[in-house]
Amino acid sequence: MKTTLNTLLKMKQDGQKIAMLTCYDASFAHLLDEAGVDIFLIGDSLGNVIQGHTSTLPVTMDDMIYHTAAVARGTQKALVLADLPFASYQASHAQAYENAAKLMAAGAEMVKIEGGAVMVDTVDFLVQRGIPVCAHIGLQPQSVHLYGGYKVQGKTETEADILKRDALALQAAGASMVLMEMVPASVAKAITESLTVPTIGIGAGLDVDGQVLVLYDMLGVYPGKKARFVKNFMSGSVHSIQGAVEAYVKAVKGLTFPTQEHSF
Ligand SMILES: Nc1nc(=O)c2c([nH]1)NC[C@@H]1CN(c3ccc(C(=O)N[C@@H](CCC(=O)O)C(=O)O)cc3)CN21
Ligand SMILES: CC(C)C(=O)C(=O)O
Ligand SMILES: [Mg+2]
Repeated sequence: MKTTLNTLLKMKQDGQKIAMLTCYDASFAHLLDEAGVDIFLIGDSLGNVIQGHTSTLPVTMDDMIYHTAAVARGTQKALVLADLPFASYQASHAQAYENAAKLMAAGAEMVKIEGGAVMVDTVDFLVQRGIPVCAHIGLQPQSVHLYGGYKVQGKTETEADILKRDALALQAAGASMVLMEMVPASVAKAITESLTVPTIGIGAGLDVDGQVLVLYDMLGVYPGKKARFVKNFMSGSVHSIQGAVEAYVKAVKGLTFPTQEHSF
């Protein structure tokens, strides 16, 4: 059966964890669907893992449309979520709408935008016009040059309070999901408990409603530096990609991933 927003909401209410992975093409979409992955993220991390850039900033709308269309063609069950890339939504509400609409026309069922309080009005604008939005808070890789590196966010009490307030405001504006990247597990837990919409974590501990990893990280094929939150599932007794993805889904659903060594 096709995964919808209602499926995800029910999973949160039932305490069933959501397994999400990035996906960039039709063949992997088919494989991940068979393995039971609930959400496919066409992430702008494709800038790193597909294109070989050192950040996500060079990724264009045309790149995102191309990969979103490919994934959508290979998907039967999972919900298809696509990142709006750098500089495709920050300039104005009209810019955000036009580019979100292009991803939806390519086959996305929800779009993801990076930003906290500053994106509340944009979320409202898109949702009012029928486009489901996932808000990405905590570490926002499109802002790497502002942070001066990929660092844990929300470590001080003041920063944690801002994160909590932002999450509530984004939900109030209509966000269907909140993704938290590299935030202390205790902060992600508090936010997850305060929201009715599902939360997805990457480097955000175990007490969120779902997990996401970059596909090429969890398969161990990405040659770059591995973040603390990455686990290679293509190891031990697993000798196939299908097996590794099934092990990931099982670990997320069974609460055996992430552990403390993957959390902050
Ligand atoms: N392959 C890949 N995996 C990702 O998770 C990912 C991308 N690419 N591209 C876009 C962003 C960039 N991300 C990153 C990149 C590096 C770190 C990293 O090096 N983290 C270190 C430093 C922690 C610190 O200084 O506090 C770590 O040990 O986790 C984290 C997230 C997450 N996203
Ligand atoms: C790491 C996830 C959350 C992402 O935004 C991406 O893959 O681009
Ligand atoms: Mg991204």
